[in-house]
Amino acid sequence: MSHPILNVEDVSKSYDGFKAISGLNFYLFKGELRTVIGPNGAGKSTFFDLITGRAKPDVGKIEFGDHDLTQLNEFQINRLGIGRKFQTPSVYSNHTVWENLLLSLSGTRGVFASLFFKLSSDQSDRIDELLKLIRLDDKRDWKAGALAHGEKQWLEIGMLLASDPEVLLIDEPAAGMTDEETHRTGELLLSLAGQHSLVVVEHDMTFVKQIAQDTAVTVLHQGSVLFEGKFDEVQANQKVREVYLGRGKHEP
Ligand SMILES: Nc1ncnc2c1ncn2[C@@H]1O[C@H](COP(=O)(O)OP(=O)(O)OP(=O)(O)O)[C@@H](O)[C@H]1O
Repeated sequence: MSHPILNVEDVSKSYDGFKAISGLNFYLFKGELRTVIGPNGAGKSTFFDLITGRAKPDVGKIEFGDHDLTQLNEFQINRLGIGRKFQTPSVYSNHTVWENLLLSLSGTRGVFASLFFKLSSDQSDRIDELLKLIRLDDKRDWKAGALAHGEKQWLEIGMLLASDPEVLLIDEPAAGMTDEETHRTGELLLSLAGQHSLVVVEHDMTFVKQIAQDTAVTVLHQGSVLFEGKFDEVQANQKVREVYLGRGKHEP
């Protein structure tokens, strides 16, 4: 395989003496869809915080291509092509689905200016393409606030894609979704792999099984990688089973 596009090496991060991330090594390859699982408090959110510049490591390397991400701020890292989607959808509720995508496409122009500037045919085509991809074409004129929870999540993924990031970091996309919405979300993420590189943090093991068909799953525990492998190997691994033991429905 070629060089990883994202290199995280020997990274540690403590909060008040508590090691949230501890000697973490993680490599993401171009076009890969990587799933990250781990029990509560394993360090999954902190891991995303460190990549996106929301938090800085105490030690270790985080590189994206030739860029040393530890020296850049959140805005600069986002501009380089690393987009993050938080667990809770944040869309402009009073604007339509179409307008939400337009606002994301036009970046920093500002809400008011974005809605009144003249759209190029390329931009209009891109919005149409995104609407189809997230399957909200028939709801383009709906106010985003009127969408179902799952649809809001898809809209936000569409908004993230509008800036065409190379890497997408997606936090628990299936949380709070119906089974059908969850499955459709899996299909959407699978369709993005290849063109984008994705890291998906998730708790729902049915969903993990769906998206990690042939790809690697990383298990985080106490801030470092406990195990990495195919879904079946993760499920069969004794160390992983011990960590999840007694954790009920999230058990792998
Ligand atoms: N900003 C912070 N200040 C203090 N402690 C923090 C901070 N961020 C994370 N932590 C601590 O670091 C540990 C790892 O937290 P993190 O949120 O990264 O885990 P997680 O795997 O995302 O958990 P969950 O699945 O519950 O979201 C936790 O013990 C948490 O309390």
